[in-house]
Amino acid sequence: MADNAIPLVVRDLHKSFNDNPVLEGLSLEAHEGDVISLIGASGSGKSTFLRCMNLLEIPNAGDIVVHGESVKFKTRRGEREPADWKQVERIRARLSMVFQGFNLWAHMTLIGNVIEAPVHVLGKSKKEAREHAMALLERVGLADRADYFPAQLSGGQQQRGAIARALAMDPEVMLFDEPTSALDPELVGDVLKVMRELADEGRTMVVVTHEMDFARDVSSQVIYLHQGRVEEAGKPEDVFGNPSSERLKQFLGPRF
Ligand SMILES: Nc1ncnc2c1ncn2[C@@H]1O[C@H](COP(=O)(O)OP(=O)(O)OP(=O)(O)O)[C@@H](O)[C@H]1O
Repeated sequence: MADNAIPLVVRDLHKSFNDNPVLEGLSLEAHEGDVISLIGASGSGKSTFLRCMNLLEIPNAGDIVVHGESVKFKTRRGEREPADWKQVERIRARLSMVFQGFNLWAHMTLIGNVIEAPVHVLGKSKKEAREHAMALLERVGLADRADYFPAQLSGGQQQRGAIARALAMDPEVMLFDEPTSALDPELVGDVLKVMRELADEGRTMVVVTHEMDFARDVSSQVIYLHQGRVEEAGKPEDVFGNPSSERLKQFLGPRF
């Protein structure tokens, strides 16, 4: 399939911090409607891999192609950097990210958070952005909280608000960086439910997660990372049901 028909292609990414290699040649292809879960032990490079995809970290080598548009890089004083920051802004809008720590702007109401980028990045009118935002807040179960500030919301509500904010950009791929790991256990379910619904609707998603049930039940592909490399990857029924790597078996434990 040609790259321009695929929402996200990542090829042979490498990333080091202070000469310490963290990603050593990682690739993935997220096709329309795919849910790709990245799993692995703490420090295996999952978040760094995800952050490289939308250029919150700049990979030292490798390609990122969003529906056929390749991210352009240049080298300055021996360091690789994006050649075009306007392109980076565009790519970030097409691959919107939901973070572990919610990251809503504290000085804005929930609906203010949701309309901010559609108005200022996509150039939508406030009226249109508000209508879309209200529909999205309804969808994540927060229509009655639109005028609350983040501090007045629970962690789970903030995270669902952050998902609405990411959806407001109508992204081609949604990137989730451990979206439930900062939540109290009783709040995790509501956030996972919203994510399952997005997957059922055919949203293309890449998810860094420690929620193994979610990875097993919702993913089209699971990638298990170990020390910045793919140790095992495949369909969830194979990765969970019949893992070949001893390390992965140990990681999954007796429950799988
Ligand atoms: N900005 C940074 N500067 C230096 N080292 C970093 C930086 N970000 C990540 N690292 C290192 O890169 C390695 C991979 O980190 P990363 O956060 O990608 O792992 P992870 O698999 O997402 O872990 P966790 O499940 O604990 O979030 C770790 O050893 C980490 O210390």
